[in-house]
Amino acid sequence: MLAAKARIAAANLNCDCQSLPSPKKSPHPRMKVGSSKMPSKPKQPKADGMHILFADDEPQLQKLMGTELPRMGYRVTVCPDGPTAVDVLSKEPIDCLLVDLDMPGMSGIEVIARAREIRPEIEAVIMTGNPSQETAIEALRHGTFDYLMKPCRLAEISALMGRVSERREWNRLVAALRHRLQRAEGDSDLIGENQSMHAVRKLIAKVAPTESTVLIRGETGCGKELVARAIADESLRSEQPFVAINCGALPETLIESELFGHVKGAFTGADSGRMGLFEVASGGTLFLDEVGELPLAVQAKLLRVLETGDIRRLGDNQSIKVDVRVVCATHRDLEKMVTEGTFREDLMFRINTFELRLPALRDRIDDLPALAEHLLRRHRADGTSGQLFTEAAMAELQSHQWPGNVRELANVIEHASVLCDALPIDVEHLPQHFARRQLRADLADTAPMTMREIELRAIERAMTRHNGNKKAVAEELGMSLKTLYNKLNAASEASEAA
Ligand SMILES: Nc1ncnc2c1ncn2[C@@H]1O[C@H](COP(=O)(O)OP(=O)(O)OP(=O)(O)O)[C@@H](O)[C@H]1O
Repeated sequence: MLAAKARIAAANLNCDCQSLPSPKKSPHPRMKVGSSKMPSKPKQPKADGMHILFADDEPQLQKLMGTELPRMGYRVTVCPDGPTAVDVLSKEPIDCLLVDLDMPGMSGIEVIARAREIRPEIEAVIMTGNPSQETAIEALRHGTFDYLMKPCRLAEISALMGRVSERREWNRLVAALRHRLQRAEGDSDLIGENQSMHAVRKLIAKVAPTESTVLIRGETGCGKELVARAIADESLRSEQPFVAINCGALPETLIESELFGHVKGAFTGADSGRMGLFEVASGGTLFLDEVGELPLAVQAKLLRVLETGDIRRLGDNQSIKVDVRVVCATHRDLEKMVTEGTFREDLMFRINTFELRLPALRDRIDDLPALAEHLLRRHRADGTSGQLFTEAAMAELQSHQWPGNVRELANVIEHASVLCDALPIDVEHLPQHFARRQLRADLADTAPMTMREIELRAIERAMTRHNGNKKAVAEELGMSLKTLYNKLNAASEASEAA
């Protein structure tokens, strides 16, 4: 494969240097060898301003490239040998190396190897007048972008540098998308010191390095996808794609093509062929969330893929081999579904080679403070130190039943974070049903209370929430500061008299 790529590159670039158009008279002085100083009036560099280090021991080529690369819109530093190039690399942020293979003192491949230690993301192109298959393979083994045979034309160098520039743009785009994805998904830390979470972590560590299919069970929002990601991250496939699909979110007609892909014309509207997620996840992990929602026909196909490792795109009669580890999740009672005939028994046995049960949040409520703080930090730059929640707010959160589990908590925290200008988060920042719940709890107190007692309790709560700030308390309770003082005085007189 590498050799083939080298051969293609060699065939494409075997042309005559003598046919180079003689460089037009430069409108600016030539660049100094070994210097990155731009000519006095250079052409405006491209938007991405790629900085190329050109290293070759031929003085004529140094002069030529020192002039022509800036004309193509790049910044250039020209070096006469490998050691100078390495020195420049350690001082300047070079984006691309264009190096001769055979230079005295240090070969181009050695320069590339050193460059990778300094800037792993650097792109490199090797040039040589003495091509051999071995050197081509060696160059590609060092991750060079391409291989140029001397003599070659400027147009070819220009096209090649254009491709390098394009690749850099793709790399930046991928990095930006990764960043956005990470922000959307949140970090993959699995928070929780409750015993049940320790047990979950232990099981993850055991099963992750195997190739077993895993079935994660648990209520909605309790972290099944997070656990699936942890399994992928700790597996031998961690560098390969992790692809997740919610099987319940797509109509029956689409789910099959989403999973297995389709060929052009497979159904009305299939104007072109498309890869399915099994192919997209090739080499990596495919997470089938809500696997219990799969229609029976797709369940049969999934079973076939799991048993043979072959998929067939919709409308195709050719099979494609895929190497994908499947992790499934469900909040449904699959055994019951089997007895009801809505889930295949053979598929259930196939996907639960290893089963992992996640506890509901209410069953590990001692983890709530750590989870709440972790989720708050997703939204707050200022949320890293000091008190993040008042005691009253935390008590409210811990007494809730959390039917939507950690996802529900995440939503409550986001709501509170938006309403709260300065930390800590208090009860007033929680969604209204928390405040209503508190009122209901007050009214449900066993001992009967007078209106005055209820009022006094509301004042006490507000005083705690606002750390004794009477102005804020009066504002919250909708009374004047004077009325608040009167009520507080009356209360203290009453308690003294008692
Ligand atoms: N143990 C945990 N530590 C940190 N964050 C968690 C934890 N569990 C869940 N979360 C967060 O809660 C949210 C919901 O988690 P996730 O999507 O993994 O749940 P799920 O069980 O797959 O949900 P569903 O049943 O709806 O598919 C995510 O934002 C996730 O990051």
